[in-house]
Amino acid sequence: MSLVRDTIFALSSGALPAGVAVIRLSGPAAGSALIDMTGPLPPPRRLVLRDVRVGSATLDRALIVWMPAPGSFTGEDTAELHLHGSPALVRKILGELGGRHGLRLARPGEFTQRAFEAGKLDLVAADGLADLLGAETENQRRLAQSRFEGGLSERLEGWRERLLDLRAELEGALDFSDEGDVGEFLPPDFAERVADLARAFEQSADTYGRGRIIREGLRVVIAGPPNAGKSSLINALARSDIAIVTAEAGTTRDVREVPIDLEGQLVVLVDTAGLRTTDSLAEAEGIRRAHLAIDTADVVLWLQAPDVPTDLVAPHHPEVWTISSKADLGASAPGTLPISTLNADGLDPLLLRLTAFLADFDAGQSVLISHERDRQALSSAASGLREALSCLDRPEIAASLIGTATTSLDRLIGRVDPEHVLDALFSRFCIGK
Ligand SMILES: Nc1nc2c(ncn2[C@@H]2O[C@H](COP(=O)(O)OP(=O)(O)OP(=O)(O)O)[C@@H](O)[C@H]2O)c(=O)[nH]1
Ligand SMILES: [K+]
Ligand SMILES: [Mg+2]
Repeated sequence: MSLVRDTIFALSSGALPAGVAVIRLSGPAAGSALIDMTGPLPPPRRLVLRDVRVGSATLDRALIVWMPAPGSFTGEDTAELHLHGSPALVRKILGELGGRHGLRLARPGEFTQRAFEAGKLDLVAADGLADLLGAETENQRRLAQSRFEGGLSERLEGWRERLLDLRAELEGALDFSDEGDVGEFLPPDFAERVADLARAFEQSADTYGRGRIIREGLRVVIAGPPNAGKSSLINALARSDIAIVTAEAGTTRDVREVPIDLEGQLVVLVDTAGLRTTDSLAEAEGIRRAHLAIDTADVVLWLQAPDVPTDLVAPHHPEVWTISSKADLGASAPGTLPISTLNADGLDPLLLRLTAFLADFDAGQSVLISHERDRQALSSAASGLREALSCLDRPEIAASLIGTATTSLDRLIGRVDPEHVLDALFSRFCIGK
């Protein structure tokens, strides 16, 4: 087995044809490959125009850039070819690179993985970068950018240092006392500082709900009896005919989702099957899925129509908005939002109410956590500290609990790593990043 690392390469820009296609190479053989194809290495980090040759054939005239280690994204020797964005040309050059000894096509996220391994970014920031690449709305972009730029990482590092201090103080006190009664050797505010930190972790873990809504979108599930006008409403809100509408009760069976951008915030509208008892197996399955959708909703729009009498009651859910649909057909119940998709009435007030609801989820408010992995790490660090507080009279145990809390943060940053976290994270990237 060779000890020399593979040099990886990939098309790092988007779909072809395009104006420009960027092929990126990273690893020890990046420089020699660049020399063979374009001549002597240009000065570092300067874009220069060169012929790109394979054997005796000149294939393109391209801008190239040479970024020697460690001053590159991956921390390795890196080269980029900014070619004309032709599918055939790119295929030819990728084929040529793949035929070279020590070079191979990069796996998804492998450039970022190398950057992580070189200490260029921690796991939290790498997650942020994946989020940034996938961001569709302004709020998602802001949340991802602050994560990528290290707001959360900085805070985690600060907490980690405070944990190390607390543990050192506890162990120092242990060395002084031979009876194990460390109380008098600890600073008077020791317990208070542990409690402060536990509270900070808990408060951050609590922001997960908001962070998740920004990252994954607010899930707005439209539910109600058959023929209440649910599919008509999703079509009207999404301004597209994504759901089938007919006068037949039980038209919708599948759960249908459509993302919309509401003032920079992602909202995922979900259409569901009308709720009723039925003999149809397919419809019953649709109804089962409708209940699951309601369970995972952030907001349930509960529709009632004047021409659909029903004894169904609104589902138990913290955020149910009752909507009187088909308001053109009759008077709506007090305290409900009247809408008519026939006249396009009431849609703007509904969107305004959603926008107001979402104002609480502004990404600029604070460093929010947005991944379940963050929430778990912070909650387990907090409970470790709470437990430590309850057993300060057994200082060895308390010290080891504080150590466990530190490990939770280390795992989140990626300082200690179960491989599966890495694999899951880097596979979120596309090839070429
Ligand atoms: N007058 C009037 N009719 C409406 C309105 N919205 C929907 N309808 C009609 O009501 C019927 C049922 O509409 P859908 O949107 O399919 O209702 P649904 O709740 O999705 O029905 P299922 O999928 O079967 O549960 C259709 O004939 C629609 O044209 C409205 O605002 N006014
Ligand atoms: K219907
Ligand atoms: Mg429907």
